[in-house]
Amino acid sequence: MSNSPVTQTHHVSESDVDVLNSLSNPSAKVGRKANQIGSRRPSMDPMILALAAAKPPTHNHYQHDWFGMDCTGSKPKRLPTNYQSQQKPRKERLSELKHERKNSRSSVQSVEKQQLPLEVTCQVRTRIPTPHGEVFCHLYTNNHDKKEHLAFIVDPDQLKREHVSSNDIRSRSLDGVRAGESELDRLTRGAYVGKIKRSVNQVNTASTNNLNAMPFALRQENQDRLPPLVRIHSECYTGETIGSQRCDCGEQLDEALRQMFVGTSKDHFSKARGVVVYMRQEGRGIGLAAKLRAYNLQDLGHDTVTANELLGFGADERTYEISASILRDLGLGVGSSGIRLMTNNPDKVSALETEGIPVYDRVEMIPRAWKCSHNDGVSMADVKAKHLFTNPERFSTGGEQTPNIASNRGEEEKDVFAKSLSNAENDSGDEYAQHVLRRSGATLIGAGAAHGDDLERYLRTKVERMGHLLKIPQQNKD
Ligand SMILES: Nc1nc2c(ncn2[C@@H]2O[C@H](COP(=O)(O)OP(=O)(O)OP(=O)(O)O)[C@@H](O)[C@H]2O)c(=O)[nH]1
Repeated sequence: MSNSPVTQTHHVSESDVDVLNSLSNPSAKVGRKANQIGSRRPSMDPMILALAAAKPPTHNHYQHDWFGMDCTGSKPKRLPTNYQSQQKPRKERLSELKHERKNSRSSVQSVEKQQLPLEVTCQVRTRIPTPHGEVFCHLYTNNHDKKEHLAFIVDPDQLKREHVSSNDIRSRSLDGVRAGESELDRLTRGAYVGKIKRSVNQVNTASTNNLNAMPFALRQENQDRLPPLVRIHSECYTGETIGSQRCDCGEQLDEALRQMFVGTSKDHFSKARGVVVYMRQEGRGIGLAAKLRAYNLQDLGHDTVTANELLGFGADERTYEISASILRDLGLGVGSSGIRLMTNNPDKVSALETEGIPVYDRVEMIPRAWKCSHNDGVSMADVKAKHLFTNPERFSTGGEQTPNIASNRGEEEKDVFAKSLSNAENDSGDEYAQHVLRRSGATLIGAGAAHGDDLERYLRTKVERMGHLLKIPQQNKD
């Protein structure tokens, strides 16, 4: 092409046209005039040639060595095409990405932490009847993430008392009196003792003149109860809305509440209390969209850990500072008798201990489907507890707060309990297990067991790759 300076490029010389024509239309005659440019339908587009000649970086990541010719001999020889990826191997890129994300997250977190010490505040509390009994739902805000985390408190004794006992699980930040608020404000945000009755006067809402953090008269009581059961539960939209059987989340939430009401030991009534801290950490902290992508990778044959890693995340991205602060706000931190943590996940235990929550004991969460396939089946204590649980009159604490799920269950199910009981002490509870816990497809609150191939794979991966402290039943091993 012409070597004319840029300012003169409007001038097209005949030789330019000849070169262009010979590239774009080899059959065109050489020697046309400058204004007789030939057909512009080339067998080889000069733009592509120009692109190729430009060498990398081109529009994709391969280096196209179009002009690899060996001209040393008499006849020029084309060199073997040399495709060389300019990209690092996928594994390296993902690990760099992961590293970058971690750094940026921890730097954001450390800046936040430096500026603002974590503070959680219970904004509102209300009573929610569930199939297992009445719980107090607490909504928390905090100054580290923009999420509303929840705490469900099972403490039936509180519902019938008009004073606060030192054993009660109550939120300090909720009970504290806020400047300028009225009695009605306190009532509507749930800062009352006992249970709201139709007549507002019957409810104790502390005096607004008293600005102490815990304005209610506190009665010291015997501390001879076991520490409360606590479950740190992570949000799982799919498990908790439609009963997804890719995971055991719906079932675990239900089982945690069930055990908190029923207790696990024989004299369970006085021990029925606990807290489910419901953390908005969908997908083990990677969010819903990424979890759904991970499910597609799982359908391609990857397990739950590898699927997360292929997306550039760790197997588990959760942290537990906020959960620990919520527990402290509920009086379960240092100085308390501690908690009995319901989990199979050793990371949860150590994370809470690092945060200063005394973990008195770990209570394992055996998947219901596995419970049924254990040789020892469901214990008789469980069957009895469930039976008592469905028979309100057997509750020594009286009627009002008694869970009454009998009305939600069919007659058939009640017969199963009756039969299980009539088979007396040597009954392993198999019937209960078969009829109630193995009811397929039901994972929502008050329902039965979840089982299926996807769930089985998920559970096994948690044990085999995430170090969960569970025993895979013999018959479920390959
Ligand atoms: N990334 C990812 N998250 C999942 C998957 N299946 C379930 N989850 C999420 O895992 C979280 C539930 O974990 P947890 O119930 O706290 O269970 P855990 O930490 O595994 O241990 P446990 O306390 O023993 O139950 C929820 O946020 C679910 O959305 C999955 O396949 N991939």
